[in-house]
Amino acid sequence: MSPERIIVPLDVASEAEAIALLETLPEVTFWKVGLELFVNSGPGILERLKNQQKRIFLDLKFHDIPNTMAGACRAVGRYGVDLLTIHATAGKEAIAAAHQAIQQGATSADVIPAKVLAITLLTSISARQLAFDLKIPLELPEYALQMALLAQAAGVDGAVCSPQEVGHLRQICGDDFVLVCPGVRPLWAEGGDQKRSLTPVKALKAGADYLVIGRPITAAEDPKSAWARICDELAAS
Ligand SMILES: O=C(O)c1cc(=O)[nH]c(=O)n1[C@@H]1O[C@H](COP(=O)(O)O)[C@@H](O)[C@H]1O
Repeated sequence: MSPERIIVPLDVASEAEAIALLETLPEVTFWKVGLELFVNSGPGILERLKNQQKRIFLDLKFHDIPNTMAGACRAVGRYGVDLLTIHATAGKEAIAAAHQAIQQGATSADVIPAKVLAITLLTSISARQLAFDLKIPLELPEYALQMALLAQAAGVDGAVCSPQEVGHLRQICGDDFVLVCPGVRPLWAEGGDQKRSLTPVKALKAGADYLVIGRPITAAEDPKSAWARICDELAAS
């Protein structure tokens, strides 16, 4: 299994720290820019990644009314990134508006449109929290599936789900729907705030196209050997 299917998040507070991570891990080809880095340092990091021929997952998790989603997505469309996240719970109209606006932004800047991925249910939410805090009466796997189907019906390219749901989503949503799994943990790594984890090998075997693996690599004492260890586990599977 190819290490190009692992996306590493630049979950740091400054561009300088992000650059240090890029220099530590030149083997990584797909990086995620999320809220922490983007809010702290703006879109400059995207140009730097593109100049290094890296692929970019811009994880801004938009969640708003259709008109606002469209405005923000038109701007993201111009960045020329590979993937963008929005929340499925924004609803069908907002999801469709986001998808359409990405195409418009990309066309105006003459770049390839980002694939839009809908968050089904954050991987930090447990079945208990879904029922008791969020008051959702569906079983968790069914809820994640319904959010993925809503996103698919609204026309987006894929979804973000936990590795525990990815097999079911793959079966129902088909092979062309891009499925990205965060909340992935090698057996030797700490779980942290992730509630619905599987190992990298199990997540890919279950049907994920891409895995997002952060702290097991970036917070390791030696990030380079943590990355190599994961790649070795994938190669041996
Ligand atoms: O969209 C995401 O990437 C995402 C969705 C989700 O449901 N859960 C989730 O953990 N993420 C992101 O995936 C990364 C996981 O990082 P680690 O828990 O350190 O591996 C973080 O950057 C999260 O923001």
